[in-house]
Parts: sequence; structure tokens; C-alpha cells
Amino acid sequence: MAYKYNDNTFIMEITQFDAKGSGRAVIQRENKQGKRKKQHITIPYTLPGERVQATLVPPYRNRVAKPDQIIEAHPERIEPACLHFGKCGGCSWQHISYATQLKEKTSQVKQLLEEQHFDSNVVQSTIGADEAWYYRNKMEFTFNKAGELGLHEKGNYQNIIPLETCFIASQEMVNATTEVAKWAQAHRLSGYDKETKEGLLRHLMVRHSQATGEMMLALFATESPVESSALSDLKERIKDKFPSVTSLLWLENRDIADKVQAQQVHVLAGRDFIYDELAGYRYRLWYDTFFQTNPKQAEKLVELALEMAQPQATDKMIDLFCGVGTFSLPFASRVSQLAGIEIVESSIASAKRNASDNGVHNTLFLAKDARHGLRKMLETFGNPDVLLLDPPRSGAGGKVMRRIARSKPKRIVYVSCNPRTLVSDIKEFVPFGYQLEVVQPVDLFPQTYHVECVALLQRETI
Ligand SMILES: C[S@@+](CC[C@H](N)C(=O)[O-])C[C@H]1O[C@@H](n2cnc3c(N)ncnc32)[C@H](O)[C@@H]1O
Repeated sequence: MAYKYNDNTFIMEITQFDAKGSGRAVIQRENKQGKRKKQHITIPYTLPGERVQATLVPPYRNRVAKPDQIIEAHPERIEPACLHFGKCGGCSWQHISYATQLKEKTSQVKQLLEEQHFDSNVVQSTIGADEAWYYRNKMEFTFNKAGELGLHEKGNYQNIIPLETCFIASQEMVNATTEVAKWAQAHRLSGYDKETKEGLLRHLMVRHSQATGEMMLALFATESPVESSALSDLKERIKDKFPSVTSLLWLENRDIADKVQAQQVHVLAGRDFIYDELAGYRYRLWYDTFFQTNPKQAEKLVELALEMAQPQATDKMIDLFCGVGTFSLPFASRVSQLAGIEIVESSIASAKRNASDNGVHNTLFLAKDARHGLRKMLETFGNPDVLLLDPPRSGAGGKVMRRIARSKPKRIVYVSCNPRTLVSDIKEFVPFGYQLEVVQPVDLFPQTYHVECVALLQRETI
């Protein structure tokens, strides 16, 4: 329980993490009627077991406090590496030793399963990254209205922190981003102002393959590129200093919605895609292709999924939410036939191309949403022996899960980037006689509270 310090400042005991990896504490506060009330407070960048002095920040209804002083620090608290830590919305756990990050991720998954009455003994210890820094192969940066390029400020997405360092992207990505930032400043180019809807430059997306070394720089702007000295200068700077850039794009996004999207693609240099490789397969990645952002850990995911699913040469398999085929291709070479389903048409086009580029010929791919796509696929393809699903953070949802269960696959491998939706989804399988055999958390996102899991469910034979 907390002691009041002055009006909005309290001494707090951190008791647990919240769902987003911030510390939580309970305080006693007087309401307008003078009654003392218990309030649950979120204190970012604190750890359970710590004693801190923290001040509530407006708007008070959000019940968030900023730590002013760590009075008793957790023994695993460490000095964050990045100067943007605490301001940038990217990393939230740089102040926690890596070993403790892994332990916390395992406990988080166990706790979510226990809350839904699953046996948490099926949860294995989180598999950590060999390299907990510089692991990301894709980053998105934003221009502010002054044309400065950087990262969104945590809690204030209108504000941009000009980029100086980033410890989770490769140095080559940071250097290329810094060069584009210097170019925009040198030519006094304006950034897009979300309020007035004016300004030229919106975002810079950087993709960098760790396997092939190829890099894509994609500039999002509100207008088409004018053939000007500024543009020639950009091409020269990139050509001279970054020969790894095999794709330099200008993407026109005239939409008011400030998403990383484009109505028109202009190739300024190279191709409109880069090559990447994962688990021995080669992929073409366009600017809008979903691809695993931590490729080294993603290879471990693929290996685990293969181990759990034990695909047999006679098996028919469905890969639901297949993207560009990251799981489809390694599995296809081990089963008789594989069908992939995915909502984004360009990803399905890419999956087909990736399959043929890699000499994989026993696949078929359908561009449709999971629910309707699965129904349609089951009619023509028949029931699968093995089903793998890898939905987005929002999960697959009850209807999709029940449809999967009714198709009676012997083994289901569920790959998830959100343990919360994983647990609520797999609950749907229980009435159909599926047993949760194992949940293996894998750390794809070091320095953040996020965790990926691979779960195996098997149908009990009666
Ligand atoms: C976490 S990604 C996994 C992709 C792929 N398995 C991989 O590892 O690269 C989730 C995928 O689901 C797709 N998706 C999102 N909503 C969908 C829906 N309603 N139906 C089918 N696919 C969907 C996304 O486009 C994305 O490619």
C-alpha cells in the first residue's frame, strides 16, 4: 500500500506487471467528497518488488504515475543502453536484465493459462535470443512538420524524437535513416502536419535482410516525386554511401489516414522488392509484405513448429494466416500437399512466387479471410491431418477456432504473438477433445514485454 507524499506524489510498492509490462501499485487517495479510495496505478519502467516515489500525471483518470525516484531497486534493474529509452515508444524493458526479461515472459504465459484453468506445467522456459540487440530487420520512422525524422514519443504520438541511435535495429539501418534525415533537412523539405494536413514527407520504412544484406528504403510522401535536384541528391547519397540499398522507393500516400500505405509506387533506384532468406528458403519482400521482424528467432520458431507438428509424407496440411509462406515452404517439403490461406492478396501472390522460386510445387494458396477461406478450402481440399495457424495479435476468434476443430486435424500448431488471445482461442478447442500438450515461449522481441509462443494441441483418440 502507498503513503501519500504530497498532493499527487506517493511512495508506492510495485506488486506486479500490467499487461503491457509496466509496474502496478495500489494507492489510497481521497476523492472530492473526502473519502479515501483504493486506486490501481500504472508506473512505467518499474519492476515488481521495487519501492518508488512516483507522481500521478494528468489526465488523472488514466491512473498513470511517472517514477521520480527508485527508492529500493530490483536486483535485476540495469542501466538502459539507449539514450532515447523512456521517451521512445519502441523498447519498454531495457532497464531489466535479459535473463529476468525471459523469466518474466515465461511467468506471464503461465499466469494467463492458469487464469483460464489450463495446466501451466505445459509451459516451457522462454527460449532467449543469442543476440538481444540489433535484431530487427524492419523499422518505420516518421517525419515531424519541421521535416525531422525520428521515433514516436511514448504516450504522445504527435511528437517525434529525432533519431540518434537505435539499439534494436542494425547499425546500417540507423546510418541510412540518418542520411535520409540529413537529406530532408538539407533541402528544407517539410514533414506532414497531421493537424493542417499539409507537408510533403510522412514516413521512412527501412527493411534490411540479415541473410542477403539487401536493404529497402521506402519514403512515404503526400505527392508524386518531382524530378528535382533534391531527388537527384537523394539518389546520389544513397548510391555512394549505401550500396546495400537495392530498392529505393517513393511511395505516394495522399490519404488523410496516417498509415504506412501507398496509392502509387515509384521506384527511384533498383527493384520494387528485396530478397531475404529464412530457414533456408528465399523470399521476395515488397514494402507491404508481412515478414517476421526477428529472423534469427523466427528460424527457431519454424524448427519448433516442425518438431511439434511431426509432419508425415502422407499428411495434408493447412497453413492458416500463411503470409508469404514462412511456415508453408519448410512444411510443404515434408507433407503430401499444403494449402495456405491469407487475407492480403499481395502476400498470397508473393507466397505463390516464393514457392515456385524455391522449387516447392505441392502448395496451393488462397487469398481470403480466415473464416470464409477455411470453409472454402475444406470443401475442396478436404480435412487436414495437420493445421498450423499464426494469426495477428487480435487472434483467430471463436468461429475460426470451432471451424478448425470440426475439421478434426490430428495435430494443431498455434503460433502466436499475443499469449492473451492464444489462451482465449485455444479454450475453444477443449470441448472438441483437444489436449494442450506444450506451450513454448520464444523471445522474438527482446527489450520489450512482447512474447511469441508456439503451442501444440492433439486430438485425444477415443
Ligand atoms: C502474424 S502474421 C503471420 C504470417 C506468416 N505466418 C509468417 O510467419 O510470416 C499474420 C498474418 O495474418 C494475416 N491476416 C490478418 N487478418 C487475417 C484474416 N482475417 N484472415 C486471414 N489472414 C489474416 C496478415 O496479413 C498476416 O500475414
